[in-house]
Amino acid sequence: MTRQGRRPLVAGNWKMNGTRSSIAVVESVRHGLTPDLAERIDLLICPPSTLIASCVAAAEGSNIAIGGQNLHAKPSGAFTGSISAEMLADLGATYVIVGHSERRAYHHETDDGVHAKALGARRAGLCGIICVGETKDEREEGRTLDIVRAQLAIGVPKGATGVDTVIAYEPVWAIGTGLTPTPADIAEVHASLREMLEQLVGPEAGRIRILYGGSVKPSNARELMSVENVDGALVGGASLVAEDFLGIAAAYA
Ligand SMILES: O=C(CO)COP(=O)(O)O
Repeated sequence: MTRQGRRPLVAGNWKMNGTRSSIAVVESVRHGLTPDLAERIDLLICPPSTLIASCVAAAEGSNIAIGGQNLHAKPSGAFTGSISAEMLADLGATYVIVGHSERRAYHHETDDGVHAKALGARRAGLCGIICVGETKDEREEGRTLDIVRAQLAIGVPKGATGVDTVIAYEPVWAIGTGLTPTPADIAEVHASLREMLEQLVGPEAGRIRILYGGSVKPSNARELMSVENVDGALVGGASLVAEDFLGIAAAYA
């Protein structure tokens, strides 16, 4: 199911969940991953930053990558409580989520801020997962495509490549609610995002993966992952349970 050479990516976002005992989830995913699946897809787990180093150790030698959930755009400085891309990379992280809707909503992140963070990720050699998505009101007003295209146009840095950039379409109203858009709705948004990416970065757009996120579960993963232009999943709640996360990855088995 590799699409035009794009390797599927199944990514877990643990959000503000997990203590040291949660390392067992990484170990279980590692042990449960069949060699066949490991060969065909990329797996990523983004734990809270307190657990990045131990998750990196638990995943060492496997094809499970570890990423951050957020970063400060600057490499260092007087920014109490913040973490830079360089710090994440120093711990062994290789990805970082940028502009998740929870950060946009609760930490007032703007599209310009997302752009600056995506540049920060690239500077440190991390792959930035740039999140876009409409709210329930925006969807009901028929503004979905305008919203996500604007978020993409501002957020994605010039010269973005398939190596340093992943896009995640996460409708805000689908996150943690058990609701998902129809496959046709997802296909429409992903096609529009890919077309926008082509305008922004030219032919390289074909190498940039676009994930779907929002209430992805083992029970709906196969249907969602088979939608045109969906190159994987960004999973919240279900990524906290190894069996469920593996069940989602199994959509590619
Ligand atoms: O926000 C998400 C991943 O970043 C999606 O969360 P859920 O899978 O819990 O809906």
